[in-house]
Order: sequence, then C-alpha cells, then structure tokens
Amino acid sequence: MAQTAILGAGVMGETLLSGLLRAGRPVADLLVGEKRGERARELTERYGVAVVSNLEAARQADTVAIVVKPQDMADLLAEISPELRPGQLVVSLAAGITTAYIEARVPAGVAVVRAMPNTPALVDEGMAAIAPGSHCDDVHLAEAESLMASTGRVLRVPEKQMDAVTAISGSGPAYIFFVVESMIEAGVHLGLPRATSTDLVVQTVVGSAKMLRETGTHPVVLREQVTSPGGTTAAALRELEIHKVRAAFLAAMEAARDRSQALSGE
Ligand SMILES: NC(=O)C1=CN([C@@H]2O[C@H](COP(=O)(O)OP(=O)(O)OC[C@H]3O[C@@H](n4cnc5c(N)ncnc54)[C@H](O)[C@@H]3O)[C@@H](O)[C@H]2O)C=CC1
Ligand SMILES: O=C(O)[C@@H]1CCC=N1
Repeated sequence: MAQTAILGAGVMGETLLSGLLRAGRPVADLLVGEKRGERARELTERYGVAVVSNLEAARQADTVAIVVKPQDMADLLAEISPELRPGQLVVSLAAGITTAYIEARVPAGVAVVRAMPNTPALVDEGMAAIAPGSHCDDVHLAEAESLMASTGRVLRVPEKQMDAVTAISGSGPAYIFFVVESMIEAGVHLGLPRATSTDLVVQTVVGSAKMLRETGTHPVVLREQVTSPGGTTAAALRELEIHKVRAAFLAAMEAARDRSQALSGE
C-alpha cells in the first residue's frame, strides 16, 4: 500500500496514527515526522512506527498528513516543499489554514485537501469534514476520505464551510466536556459524592447522544419528552434561558469561526 506520512504527532497526529493502525494499515506503510525527540521515541515504543526527518517523510510518502499547529505551518511547508512533487497529496488537519495558503507554498500540481477532524476519533467516533483544493482530483479526495474514515465519519463540504465546521465539530468536544464538567460540579453542590455525580452525568450524555443518533428524532422533540408540565426540567430550562445559555453558545461558536478565519492570515 502507498506510504502515508504524518508530520506533527501531538494529540491529533497520534489520534490519526493510532486510528490508521486500528483500521488495519500496516505500520510499515506509515512514517512520522516529529520535532520533539522524546515524543518521537515514545511513539516508536508505543506503535513501532518509524520516525524520520520531515524531508525524508515527504520524499518517501505518497500522502503527507500535516498535523502541526497552524502557527507552525509556514515553516514546515518551507522545509518540505523541495521534496514535494506534482501528483502527491497533502492533507492538512490544521484549523483555519486554507488550501490556497498551502498551494501558494508547495510546488504546482501538488494536490491539497483541508480536513477538520475531532478528538472522539481516539475512540473511532470521530467526525471529520474534508474539502478539496484546486489541484485535487477524485482519487486524491477519496484517499483523504479513507484516511479520515479510519477513525469515524467523514463529510465532504465546500471549503467555505470549513471555518464553521471547525467551530462546530472540531472544537465541539470541548463544549460538551465543559457542559459535563459543569453538571458534575452542580451535582456536587447538590450534595452528591463526586464519583456518583460523574457516573450519572457521563451515562446521561452517552445515552442522550445514542438517542439522537439511533432515533434520528429532532432534539427539540427529545427535550419536550423529558419536560413535564410544571416539572423539574421546565424549572431548570427556564434558568438556562434566563442566563442566556443559547445566546452564549451562538456567540461562542461565532468566536471560534472568526478565530479559524483569522489563522490563515497570521
Ligand atoms: N486537538 C484537537 O482537538 C484538534 C486539532 N486540530 C488541528 O491539529 C493540529 C495539531 O493540533 P494538536 O495535535 O492539538 O497540537 P499538539 O501541539 O498536540 O501537536 C503538534 C505537534 O506538532 C509537532 N511539531 C511542531 N512543528 C513541527 C515540525 N516542524 N515538524 C514536526 N513536528 C512538528 C509538535 O512537536 C507537536 O508534537 C492543529 O493544527 C489543530 O488545529 C484539528 C482538529 C482537532
Ligand atoms: O482549538 C483549536 O484550535 C483546535 C482546532 C479544533 C479543535 N482544536
């Protein structure tokens, strides 16, 4: 099978690496480029993967997945560009970095795909979106799709939607964990032992997510089923409305979208 290089093996790079291995990619078909020596050794010990220089990885691989922070993207592209060649595929998982930004920094004819995964990919429940750049054919897009599909679902979207995707599903797990953390803390305030509160909240979130996916019922309907007239849920939801939680979610996701848009310009 074709070689795939992962450049930048932090949280998301390791998530992609481990997902590809779980999905059955032979470790011999994978290469990692990672700046921090200690981290590189850790990955070789954990997965038996070869860690090589970025240049060597770019030279050997047919597909190069770039998983460094957006702020490190320009330096990395400048480093590997001499080894990139037309027909090769670069998949960027970096927030905010446009395909045009990458295409301007690599040789003409290199295919570029912008991808936005999320961390539930670690448990094969990821949600990723991909968007093609201007020299990307169907074969390249299918390869990027198969890369991301190793850890969950993948949607193809137009690139103009990618900043919104980043705000919703890319950052999304953090919002859910924030809600979970807040509910656990509330349980403790109500007198529950922390372990009991954690069990109650985690299973409630898992069960609610499963209902959403398996019934396909609109969340408003599911919420109404929980909300008895004059009952406990109505009392709680009224407080959430008074505290403008819905408006806060909208403002939060607009801020994430705006931050994503700004990253290509930095
Ligand atoms: N963490 C998340 O939930 C998500 C992250 N992303 C994107 O993934 C990218 C990486 O994010 P994280 O993994 O969270 O960051 P991280 O900081 O955990 O990992 C980045 C890794 O890149 C390495 N690195 C930096 N410059 C390098 C270079 N020139 N050559 C080789 N390695 C280099 C760093 O040593 C580090 O291990 C970012 O662009 C982020 O926007 C996308 C979706 C979700
Ligand atoms: O916070 C970030 O910038 C990255 C992108 C999406 C999730 N984490």
